[in-house]
Amino acid sequence: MSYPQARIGVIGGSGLYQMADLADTVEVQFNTPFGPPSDALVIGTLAGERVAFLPRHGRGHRLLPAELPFQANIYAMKMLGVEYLLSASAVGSLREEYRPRDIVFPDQFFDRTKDRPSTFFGDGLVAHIGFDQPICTELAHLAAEAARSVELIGETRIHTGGTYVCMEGPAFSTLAESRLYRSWGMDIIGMTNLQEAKLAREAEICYATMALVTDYDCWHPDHGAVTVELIIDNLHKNAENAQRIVRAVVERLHTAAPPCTSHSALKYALLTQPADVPQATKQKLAAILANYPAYRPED
Ligand SMILES: CSC[C@H]1O[C@H](OP(=O)(O)O)[C@H](O)[C@@H]1O
Ligand SMILES: Nc1ncnc2[nH]cnc12
Repeated sequence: MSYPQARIGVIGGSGLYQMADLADTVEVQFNTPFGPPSDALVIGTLAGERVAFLPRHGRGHRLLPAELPFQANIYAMKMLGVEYLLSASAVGSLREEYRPRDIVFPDQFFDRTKDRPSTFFGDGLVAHIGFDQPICTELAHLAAEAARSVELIGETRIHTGGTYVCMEGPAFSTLAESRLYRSWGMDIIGMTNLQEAKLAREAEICYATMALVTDYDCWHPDHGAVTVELIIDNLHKNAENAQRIVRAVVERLHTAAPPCTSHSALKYALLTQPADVPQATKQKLAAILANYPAYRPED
């Protein structure tokens, strides 16, 4: 079966369930070897590029962070030929100077999730990708430059760098946890991006996060506890900025997509000898292993 192709993917988080700017759209309902993605993917044209959009929690926000089908979401992007993937996500700020409605392009993650699926491998094929730089530097840089180049509404400031703590949720942090993350030097907090980044790396997709600050979590003495109402209110105020930035990112990728080492992340990562890998595993991972002829399933 053949699918429409898109070189750029966007995963929208809380409050970002569609991309109004996409033209000539088609919807594809996938069933990947890892099950169905969060929702149908919408593929359309933006700034001359085909772009695939997926609402992470599904339209209507139906899925908890721990219920997200991370593997299926990334596998579907791979099936569409996506090479560059931008996540737009709501985050809490753990730093005074990252104010609600600012936008951060983080460069590190810290994992506080519990036992979520975060690899495509196993079932007879062992692989270990490098993940010391979990966010693709070139894409994050391009996206931050794009964000700085557009006219933004309000007093939104753009920040580069920082560590995104990925917590389990769905409850927000306790005050003790929030204070501890700050004492560890963490910068922003969310519940979704770490598994996506890991799986994107395994799928050799270049990945970066545009983190939309919606609140000060619960540590800030001058701000109350975080609520969904506050988050969605700030996200709605920033949704137009997010769309403008996505367009500018796509324009830049259309003109000059940066080379990225993620595109060859499996080159030295596959450990199991091809002859020892079960045929069923090769079949299951066919979209991810297409560049490695020895691991292709036999006809
Ligand atoms: C709606 S508040 C908490 C929720 O928002 C963030 O989601 P996303 O990363 O998809 O924008 C956070 O990670 C939580 O899932
Ligand atoms: N304070 C917070 N903690 C976790 N996830 C969030 N998403 C938005 N704000 C958040």
